[in-house]
Amino acid sequence: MRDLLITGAQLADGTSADLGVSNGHFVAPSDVTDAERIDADGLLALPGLVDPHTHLREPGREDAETIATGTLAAARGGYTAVHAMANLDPVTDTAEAAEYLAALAARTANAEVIVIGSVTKGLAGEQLSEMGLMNRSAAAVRMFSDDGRCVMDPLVMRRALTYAKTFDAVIAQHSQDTRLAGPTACCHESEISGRLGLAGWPAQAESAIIARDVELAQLSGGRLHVCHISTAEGVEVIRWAKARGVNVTAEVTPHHLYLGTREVESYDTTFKVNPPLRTDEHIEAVRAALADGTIDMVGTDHAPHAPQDKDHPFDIALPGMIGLEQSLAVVIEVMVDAGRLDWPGVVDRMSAAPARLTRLATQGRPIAEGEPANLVLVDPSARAVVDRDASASKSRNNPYHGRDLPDPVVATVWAGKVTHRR
Ligand SMILES: NC(=O)N[C@@H](CC(=O)O)C(=O)O
Ligand SMILES: [Zn+2]
Ligand SMILES: [Zn+2]
Repeated sequence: MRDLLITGAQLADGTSADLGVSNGHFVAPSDVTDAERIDADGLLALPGLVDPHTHLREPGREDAETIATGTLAAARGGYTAVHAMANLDPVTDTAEAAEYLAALAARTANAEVIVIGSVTKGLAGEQLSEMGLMNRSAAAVRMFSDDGRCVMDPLVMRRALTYAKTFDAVIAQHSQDTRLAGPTACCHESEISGRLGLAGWPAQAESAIIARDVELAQLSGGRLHVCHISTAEGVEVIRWAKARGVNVTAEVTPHHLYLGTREVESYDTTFKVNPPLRTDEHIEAVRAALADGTIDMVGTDHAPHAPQDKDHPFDIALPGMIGLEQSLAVVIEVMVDAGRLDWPGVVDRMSAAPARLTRLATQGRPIAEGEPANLVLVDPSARAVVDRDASASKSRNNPYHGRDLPDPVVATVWAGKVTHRR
């Protein structure tokens, strides 16, 4: 691995610096030898982004995504670490499965892969998975989630929070009360769902579960993370819980920050996702909450799907959309350019906060000599029209296709190695 010399970059705090990289760490520029040069004049250098919520589909659905392609999409999006969700085939519910995934990632990944274990065996919602063994395994699992499914049974959720607490792990919940909507619910319950003849999820299907879970977090003293929060009601519950000192964090996806229920009018199943895209009042609520820190971080919920799982009537197509490559673009568009978040704020919401979630030692760190060399070089003013066929992902369910958006990621460096450069 060659040394790097990155010249003229501006850091998030506004200061300028030349950065040397050697042996995976930042060093003084004078300490590099035979370095590959990157001219970063006019560019921002931010710590590598960390995604708390990625679906990599390997093992099980390598036709939709692999660890190699998903983490290449991550690198193109400025990410140096992703947390790999457990709804794989086989489900990551044993120490062996967690170690297998970690070993596979060590061979093929273009970013650090942090293994998430499931909360329950087979995501069935009944018996706890081998949480303790997964934690003690070589994969050192510190986050558990049945994401894709909500842990509906409150006693199971209470036990998971209580047990995880003993080894400082966090339970990440897909907050969606399936009993508050019919089995065919597939979009936000609203005037539009009525007009389109689609069964809807009310906002309260989300906020009711969040309310229950923050009470269980309080009761157990465990750590709760709320995945992909999408409603004004959900945000209000988080605000209330934090004011009471409950140990809770929340994430919002780029698509819930940017896209709305109106996209569904085309019946294009690219826009089918859980939780569903919402109306303007909800979009405004999640933007405001990300700005004021009520929502702690951005999580992409990158959910690749093959055409044969999307080319169906809206109510039976699989939910999910990809997001790793355009996540920073969306945050720049709706938060930074709108004056709602400054660059230190972006670093916190997209790197430091998600790294704290699972206590990562080498990610979400400042750009400084001696620190691990994880960074993204950003051109904040570049723009481009998104082309889904230019994606590193194996899947094409890109909801930003054809839109004019920021195109910020010039280069990504993970552990001293250039994983993307345009
Ligand atoms: N978000 C989605 O609509 N789908 C996700 C699962 C999930 O995050 O709930 C998937 O795995 O496809
Ligand atoms: Zn989910
Ligand atoms: Zn997900």
